[in-house]
Amino acid sequence: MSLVTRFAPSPTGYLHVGGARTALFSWLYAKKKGGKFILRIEDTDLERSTQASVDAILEGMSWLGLDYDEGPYYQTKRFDLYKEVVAQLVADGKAYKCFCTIEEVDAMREAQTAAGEKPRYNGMWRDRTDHPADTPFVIRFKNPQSGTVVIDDLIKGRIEIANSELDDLIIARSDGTPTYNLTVVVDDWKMGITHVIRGDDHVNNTPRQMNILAALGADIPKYAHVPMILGDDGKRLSKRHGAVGVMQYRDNGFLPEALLNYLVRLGWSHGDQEIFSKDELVQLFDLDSCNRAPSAFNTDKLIWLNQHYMKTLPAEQVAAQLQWHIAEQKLDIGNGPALTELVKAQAERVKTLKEMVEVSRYFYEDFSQFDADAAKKHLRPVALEPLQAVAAKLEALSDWSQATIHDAINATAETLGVGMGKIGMPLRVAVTGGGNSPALDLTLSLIGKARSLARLQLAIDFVQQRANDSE
Ligand SMILES: Nc1ncnc2c1ncn2[C@@H]1O[C@H](COP(=O)(O)OP(=O)(O)OP(=O)(O)O)[C@@H](O)[C@H]1O
Repeated sequence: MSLVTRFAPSPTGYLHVGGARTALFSWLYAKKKGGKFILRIEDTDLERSTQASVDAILEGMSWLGLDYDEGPYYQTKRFDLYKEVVAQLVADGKAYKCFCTIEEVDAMREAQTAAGEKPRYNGMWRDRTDHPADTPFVIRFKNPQSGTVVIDDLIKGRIEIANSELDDLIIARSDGTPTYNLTVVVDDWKMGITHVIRGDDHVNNTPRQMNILAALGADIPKYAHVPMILGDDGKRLSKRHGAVGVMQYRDNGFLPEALLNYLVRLGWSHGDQEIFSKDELVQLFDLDSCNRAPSAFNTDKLIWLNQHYMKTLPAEQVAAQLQWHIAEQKLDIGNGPALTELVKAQAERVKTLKEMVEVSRYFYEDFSQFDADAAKKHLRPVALEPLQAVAAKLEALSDWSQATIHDAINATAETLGVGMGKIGMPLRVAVTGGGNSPALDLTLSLIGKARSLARLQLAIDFVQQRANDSE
């Protein structure tokens, strides 16, 4: 039988990094084993589920490249199936109607707490047949009363829970709607899930779900509970608890390759290797090497990986992600170098794609003012002659290439008998407006001849004005 995994988020917010890593582990495991990865949207909490959250989850998965072989399935579209299964369990004597009122259940709990016992449903309707007419009821699963449930968890190892610890769980509410554990069980069964890889916040649900699966005569999947990703405060990241959505990382300028590599390493290792391509991960990933302890987020490491991928991925791939930031910052790329050229020029110099666009405006937009500090330092009267001389040399170039520009700048320094610094910095401030840019020959070649010369003229006028003012 082929292996089937699933990711089953509830659409009550965006896809956050905790959920994304769990999705990634399920995806990787399926790919590695040549199996199937299913996306199932657990949207039965009608009050908290929204279409916007579904869209956000799909967007996050797509941005990370976590494609699914089946789905998305929506639990709200499967209510008939759940009802059938509940009815079958009742018919088989494996579940029963419970007519307890809320007050009765509360009283039961209070008495147990007062007696120092763990509060739990005491099974009072489990074997009764004197069912009242016209009285609301819930359906409870007849949990076995003896024996133990053993989870041979693929990450956590063996976990044993005594059935005496588990009470008879409600599987359908008084309005007939199925509860969480029932829907999960029915779907895992009907979708042929062989490996349930999920966060260890679900570990308490597992014995109950295994008991229901057994009652249905279903195959019990293997379980792998992955540890949680924690926030700065040591609490698990969750939508309700300040987690950052995956798409926020896109907005902040991270590459999906960097985030994926970061997330996988946060809970899994292969020797001391840090960098993994997706293909390599599919080859190497295994549940055996997953951490058992929770992990906390470390932004510096993510930045380091982002820089690595900006520099080493094909420029076209980085440029495709850069496009979004260009649009966001409303730059017209028709007005300057191709994005692949921009990536090659700036990748070494920035931490994120967002920063890459921020420091690259001068390639696409003219400016009317120079950065005040840079101008104060470098556009001084002594810069007038070098600027005029280099402008003349550049203007004379018929071929505007990095090499010819380089030679023109060197020749100017030689003719004037000055060091490169005397020309380089004023020229940089002149053509970029500020004091930081890639190598000058590259920068000028990307800015273009006409635009470089116009900016040089602007700087010459500025310096002249300054010289006049100080006279
Ligand atoms: N901080 C986390 N670290 C690792 N996995 C997580 C984390 N939070 C959730 N998961 C896992 O992600 C999957 C989807 O979870 P779900 O959509 O319920 O997210 P959630 O953040 O737990 O939601 P909620 O905020 O409603 O509790 C589950 O397998 C869950 O165990």
